[in-house]
Amino acid sequence: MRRETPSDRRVTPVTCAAGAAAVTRTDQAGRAAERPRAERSRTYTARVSGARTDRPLIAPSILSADFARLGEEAAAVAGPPGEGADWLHVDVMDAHFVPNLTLGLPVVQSLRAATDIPLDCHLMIEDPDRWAVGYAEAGAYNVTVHVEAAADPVRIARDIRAAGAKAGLSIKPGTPLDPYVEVLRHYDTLLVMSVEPGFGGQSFIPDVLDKVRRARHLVDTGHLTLVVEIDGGINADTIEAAAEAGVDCFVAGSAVYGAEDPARAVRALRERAANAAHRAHA
Ligand SMILES: O=C(CO)[C@H](O)[C@H](O)COP(=O)(O)O
Repeated sequence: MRRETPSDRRVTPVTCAAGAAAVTRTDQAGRAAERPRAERSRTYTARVSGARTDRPLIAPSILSADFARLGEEAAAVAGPPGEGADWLHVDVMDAHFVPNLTLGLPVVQSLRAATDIPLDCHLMIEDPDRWAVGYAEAGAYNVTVHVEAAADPVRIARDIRAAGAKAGLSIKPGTPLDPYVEVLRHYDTLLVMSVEPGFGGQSFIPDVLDKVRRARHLVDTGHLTLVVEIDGGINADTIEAAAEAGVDCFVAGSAVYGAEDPARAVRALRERAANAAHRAHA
Protein backbone atom coordinates (compact mmCIF):
# COMPACT_ATOMS: atom_id res chain seq x y z
CA MET A 1 0.00 0.00 0.00
CA ARG A 2 1.32 3.47 -0.86
CA ARG A 3 1.65 6.11 1.85
CA GLU A 4 0.59 9.62 0.91
CA THR A 5 3.73 11.76 1.00
CA PRO A 6 4.00 15.48 1.76
CA SER A 7 5.42 16.23 -1.69
CA ASP A 8 2.27 14.87 -3.34
CA ARG A 9 0.27 17.74 -1.96
CA ARG A 10 0.51 20.83 -4.15
CA VAL A 11 0.46 23.22 -1.22
CA THR A 12 3.23 25.37 0.20
CA PRO A 13 5.20 22.79 2.18
CA VAL A 14 7.05 22.94 5.44
CA THR A 15 9.91 25.44 5.41
CA CYS A 16 13.05 25.73 7.47
CA ALA A 17 11.83 29.00 8.97
CA ALA A 18 11.81 27.63 12.50
CA GLY A 19 14.32 30.40 13.14
CA ALA A 20 16.59 30.67 16.15
CA ALA A 21 15.30 27.53 17.86
CA ALA A 22 16.28 25.38 14.89
CA VAL A 23 19.72 26.95 14.67
CA THR A 24 20.34 26.38 18.38
CA ARG A 25 19.39 22.71 18.11
CA THR A 26 21.61 22.40 15.08
CA ASP A 27 24.59 23.87 16.89
CA GLN A 28 24.17 21.62 19.91
CA ALA A 29 23.65 18.50 17.82
CA GLY A 30 26.49 19.46 15.48
CA ARG A 31 29.02 19.78 18.29
CA ALA A 32 27.92 16.51 19.85
CA ALA A 33 28.27 14.60 16.61
CA GLU A 34 31.41 16.24 15.25
CA ARG A 35 33.55 13.79 13.25
CA PRO A 36 35.72 14.33 10.16
CA ARG A 37 33.59 14.30 7.02
CA ALA A 38 35.98 11.94 5.24
CA GLU A 39 35.56 9.38 8.03
CA ARG A 40 31.75 9.65 8.04
CA SER A 41 31.44 9.09 4.30
CA ARG A 42 34.32 6.73 3.63
CA THR A 43 32.29 3.54 3.37
CA TYR A 44 29.98 5.13 0.85
CA THR A 45 32.33 7.12 -1.33
CA ALA A 46 34.75 4.25 -1.91
CA ARG A 47 32.29 2.78 -4.37
CA VAL A 48 32.31 5.73 -6.74
CA SER A 49 35.43 5.48 -8.84
CA GLY A 50 36.36 5.01 -12.46
CA ALA A 51 33.97 5.36 -15.38
CA ARG A 52 31.12 3.57 -13.62
CA THR A 53 29.97 3.15 -10.08
CA ASP A 54 30.44 -0.48 -9.08
CA ARG A 55 26.69 -0.85 -8.56
CA PRO A 56 23.61 1.36 -8.92
CA LEU A 57 23.44 4.07 -6.28
CA ILE A 58 20.05 4.85 -4.75
CA ALA A 59 19.39 8.29 -3.31
CA PRO A 60 16.00 8.63 -1.59
CA SER A 61 14.64 12.15 -1.85
CA ILE A 62 13.52 13.65 1.45
CA LEU A 63 11.06 15.81 -0.45
CA SER A 64 8.67 12.89 0.03
CA ALA A 65 9.63 12.26 3.67
CA ASP A 66 7.85 13.50 6.77
CA PHE A 67 9.59 16.81 7.49
CA ALA A 68 8.60 16.64 11.16
CA ARG A 69 10.65 13.44 11.54
CA LEU A 70 13.59 13.97 9.20
CA GLY A 71 16.16 12.23 11.41
CA GLU A 72 13.99 9.11 11.65
CA GLU A 73 13.22 9.24 7.94
CA ALA A 74 16.95 9.35 7.17
CA ALA A 75 17.53 6.38 9.48
CA ALA A 76 14.70 4.48 7.80
CA VAL A 77 16.67 4.28 4.55
CA ALA A 78 20.28 4.47 5.75
CA GLY A 79 20.88 0.83 6.75
CA PRO A 80 24.36 -0.70 6.76
CA PRO A 81 26.62 0.49 3.92
CA GLY A 82 26.05 -1.78 0.96
CA GLU A 83 22.46 -2.50 1.90
CA GLY A 84 20.83 0.83 2.64
CA ALA A 85 20.56 3.96 0.54
CA ASP A 86 23.83 5.29 -0.81
CA TRP A 87 23.06 9.01 -0.61
CA LEU A 88 20.23 11.03 0.88
CA HIS A 89 18.92 13.50 -1.69
CA VAL A 90 18.09 16.85 -0.09
CA ASP A 91 15.82 19.11 -2.15
CA VAL A 92 16.52 22.77 -1.46
CA MET A 93 13.86 24.98 -3.09
CA ASP A 94 13.49 28.74 -2.82
CA ALA A 95 10.05 29.49 -4.31
CA HIS A 96 11.79 31.52 -7.06
CA PHE A 97 13.76 29.11 -9.24
CA VAL A 98 10.95 26.60 -8.65
CA PRO A 99 7.38 27.21 -7.45
CA ASN A 100 7.93 25.48 -4.11
CA LEU A 101 9.67 26.23 -0.81
CA THR A 102 11.34 23.53 1.27
CA LEU A 103 14.42 23.80 3.47
CA GLY A 104 17.82 25.41 3.76
CA LEU A 105 21.16 25.40 5.56
CA PRO A 106 19.95 24.89 9.16
CA VAL A 107 18.12 21.73 8.16
CA VAL A 108 21.13 20.42 6.24
CA GLN A 109 23.32 21.09 9.30
CA SER A 110 20.86 19.20 11.51
CA LEU A 111 20.67 16.29 9.08
CA ARG A 112 24.47 16.15 8.89
CA ALA A 113 24.58 15.72 12.65
CA ALA A 114 21.77 13.16 12.68
CA THR A 115 23.00 10.69 10.06
CA ASP A 116 26.19 9.35 8.47
CA ILE A 117 24.63 8.92 5.06
CA PRO A 118 26.21 11.23 2.44
CA LEU A 119 23.97 14.22 1.78
CA ASP A 120 23.32 14.93 -1.89
CA CYS A 121 22.10 18.54 -1.79
CA HIS A 122 20.19 19.62 -4.88
CA LEU A 123 19.90 23.40 -4.95
CA MET A 124 16.80 24.41 -6.91
CA ILE A 125 17.44 28.05 -6.15
CA GLU A 126 18.33 31.32 -7.81
CA ASP A 127 21.82 32.71 -7.29
CA PRO A 128 23.57 29.40 -6.47
CA ASP A 129 26.84 31.34 -6.97
CA ARG A 130 26.12 32.91 -3.58
CA TRP A 131 24.81 29.91 -1.65
CA ALA A 132 26.44 26.71 -2.90
CA VAL A 133 29.61 26.86 -0.79
CA GLY A 134 27.53 27.16 2.38
CA TYR A 135 26.07 23.72 1.72
CA ALA A 136 29.53 22.24 1.22
CA GLU A 137 30.64 23.82 4.49
CA ALA A 138 27.51 22.46 6.19
CA GLY A 139 28.74 18.95 5.44
CA ALA A 140 27.07 18.02 2.16
CA TYR A 141 28.83 15.23 0.30
CA ASN A 142 27.69 16.56 -3.06
CA VAL A 143 26.31 20.01 -3.89
CA THR A 144 24.36 20.27 -7.14
CA VAL A 145 23.44 23.57 -8.77
CA HIS A 146 21.30 24.22 -11.82
CA VAL A 147 23.06 25.36 -14.95
CA GLU A 148 19.99 27.47 -15.77
CA ALA A 149 20.51 29.49 -12.56
CA ALA A 150 24.31 29.67 -12.32
CA ALA A 151 26.12 32.83 -13.43
CA ASP A 152 29.58 31.21 -13.39
CA PRO A 153 29.22 27.42 -13.12
CA VAL A 154 32.95 26.74 -13.48
CA ARG A 155 33.73 29.00 -10.57
CA ILE A 156 30.94 27.44 -8.47
CA ALA A 157 32.38 23.96 -9.06
CA ARG A 158 35.84 25.13 -8.07
CA ASP A 159 34.51 26.76 -4.89
CA ILE A 160 32.41 23.73 -3.89
CA ARG A 161 35.38 21.42 -4.34
CA ALA A 162 37.66 23.79 -2.42
CA ALA A 163 35.15 23.61 0.44
CA GLY A 164 35.52 19.83 0.50
CA ALA A 165 32.44 18.55 -1.35
CA LYS A 166 31.76 17.02 -4.73
CA ALA A 167 30.26 19.39 -7.30
CA GLY A 168 27.13 18.54 -9.26
CA LEU A 169 25.50 20.23 -12.23
CA SER A 170 21.80 19.73 -12.97
CA ILE A 171 19.88 20.31 -16.17
CA LYS A 172 16.11 20.64 -16.48
CA PRO A 173 14.21 18.42 -18.95
CA GLY A 174 14.22 21.09 -21.68
CA THR A 175 17.88 22.06 -21.31
CA PRO A 176 20.27 20.48 -23.83
CA LEU A 177 23.45 18.76 -22.65
CA ASP A 178 25.95 19.48 -25.39
CA PRO A 179 26.49 23.22 -24.74
CA TYR A 180 27.70 22.31 -21.25
CA VAL A 181 30.14 19.50 -21.98
CA GLU A 182 33.19 21.72 -21.39
CA VAL A 183 31.68 23.05 -18.16
CA LEU A 184 31.02 19.49 -17.01
CA ARG A 185 34.77 18.78 -17.03
CA HIS A 186 34.80 20.71 -13.74
CA TYR A 187 32.04 18.62 -12.13
CA ASP A 188 31.77 15.27 -10.36
CA THR A 189 28.08 14.56 -10.95
CA LEU A 190 25.54 15.38 -13.64
CA LEU A 191 21.93 15.41 -12.43
CA VAL A 192 19.53 14.92 -15.33
CA MET A 193 16.04 16.06 -14.30
CA SER A 194 13.35 13.71 -15.55
CA VAL A 195 10.52 15.94 -14.31
CA GLU A 196 10.19 19.70 -14.11
CA PRO A 197 11.82 20.51 -10.78
CA GLY A 198 9.56 21.59 -7.95
CA PHE A 199 7.40 18.71 -6.79
CA GLY A 200 7.56 15.01 -6.06
CA GLY A 201 5.17 12.45 -7.45
CA GLN A 202 5.29 13.62 -11.09
CA SER A 203 5.46 11.38 -14.16
CA PHE A 204 8.83 10.44 -15.62
CA ILE A 205 9.72 12.19 -18.92
CA PRO A 206 11.31 9.44 -21.07
CA ASP A 207 12.77 11.89 -23.65
CA VAL A 208 15.52 12.87 -21.19
CA LEU A 209 17.08 9.43 -21.60
CA ASP A 210 18.71 10.67 -24.82
CA LYS A 211 20.75 13.04 -22.66
CA VAL A 212 21.60 10.20 -20.28
CA ARG A 213 22.85 8.09 -23.22
CA ARG A 214 24.93 11.00 -24.46
CA ALA A 215 26.44 11.59 -21.01
CA ARG A 216 27.11 7.87 -20.58
CA HIS A 217 28.94 7.84 -23.91
CA LEU A 218 31.05 10.85 -22.93
CA VAL A 219 31.99 9.17 -19.64
CA ASP A 220 32.65 5.73 -21.11
CA THR A 221 34.88 7.20 -23.82
CA GLY A 222 36.89 9.18 -21.27
CA HIS A 223 35.74 12.66 -22.26
CA LEU A 224 34.12 13.26 -18.88
CA THR A 225 34.50 11.76 -15.41
CA LEU A 226 31.08 11.97 -13.85
CA VAL A 227 28.48 10.11 -11.87
CA VAL A 228 25.35 10.26 -14.03
CA GLU A 229 22.33 10.84 -11.79
CA ILE A 230 18.63 11.06 -12.60
CA ASP A 231 15.83 12.68 -10.60
CA GLY A 232 12.08 12.61 -11.02
CA GLY A 233 9.48 9.90 -11.47
CA ILE A 234 11.90 7.05 -10.75
CA ASN A 235 10.03 3.97 -9.56
CA ALA A 236 9.75 0.23 -10.28
CA ASP A 237 8.27 0.97 -13.72
CA THR A 238 10.86 3.51 -14.89
CA ILE A 239 14.16 2.62 -13.24
CA GLU A 240 15.04 -0.14 -15.69
CA ALA A 241 14.90 2.15 -18.73
CA ALA A 242 17.06 4.68 -16.90
CA ALA A 243 19.56 1.98 -15.91
CA GLU A 244 19.72 0.67 -19.48
CA ALA A 245 20.42 4.22 -20.70
CA GLY A 246 23.41 4.42 -18.36
CA VAL A 247 22.37 6.11 -15.12
CA ASP A 248 24.67 5.48 -12.12
CA CYS A 249 22.62 7.11 -9.36
CA PHE A 250 18.83 7.10 -9.04
CA VAL A 251 16.95 9.66 -6.96
CA ALA A 252 13.58 8.35 -5.81
CA GLY A 253 11.19 10.20 -3.55
CA SER A 254 7.65 8.88 -3.56
CA ALA A 255 8.76 5.37 -4.64
CA VAL A 256 10.79 5.11 -1.42
CA TYR A 257 9.01 7.24 1.18
CA GLY A 258 5.59 6.34 -0.19
CA ALA A 259 6.32 2.64 0.34
CA GLU A 260 5.25 0.72 3.45
CA ASP A 261 8.88 -0.29 4.00
CA PRO A 262 11.27 2.39 2.65
CA ALA A 263 14.39 0.27 3.23
CA ARG A 264 12.91 -2.61 1.26
CA ALA A 265 11.93 -0.21 -1.51
CA VAL A 266 15.56 0.95 -1.74
CA ARG A 267 16.79 -2.64 -2.06
CA ALA A 268 14.14 -3.49 -4.67
CA LEU A 269 14.98 -0.43 -6.79
CA ARG A 270 18.69 -1.21 -6.66
CA GLU A 271 18.10 -4.82 -7.68
CA ARG A 272 15.95 -3.77 -10.65
CA ALA A 273 18.54 -1.23 -11.76
CA ALA A 274 21.42 -3.70 -11.38
CA ASN A 275 19.61 -6.38 -13.38
CA ALA A 276 18.70 -3.94 -16.14
CA ALA A 277 22.23 -2.54 -16.34
CA HIS A 278 23.64 -6.06 -16.45
CA ARG A 279 21.29 -7.02 -19.31
CA ALA A 280 22.11 -3.82 -21.22
CA HIS A 281 25.87 -4.20 -20.92
CA ALA A 282 26.20 -8.01 -21.07
O1 LIG B 1 13.86 17.24 -7.24
C1 LIG B 1 12.78 16.76 -7.09
C2 LIG B 1 11.58 17.47 -7.60
O2 LIG B 1 11.99 18.68 -8.12
C3 LIG B 1 12.61 15.46 -6.36
O3 LIG B 1 13.88 14.98 -5.96
C4 LIG B 1 11.98 14.41 -7.19
O4 LIG B 1 10.85 14.83 -7.83
C5 LIG B 1 11.76 13.15 -6.40
O5 LIG B 1 10.44 12.81 -6.26
P1 LIG B 1 9.74 11.62 -7.07
O6 LIG B 1 10.69 10.45 -7.06
O7 LIG B 1 8.49 11.38 -6.31
O8 LIG B 1 9.52 12.12 -8.48
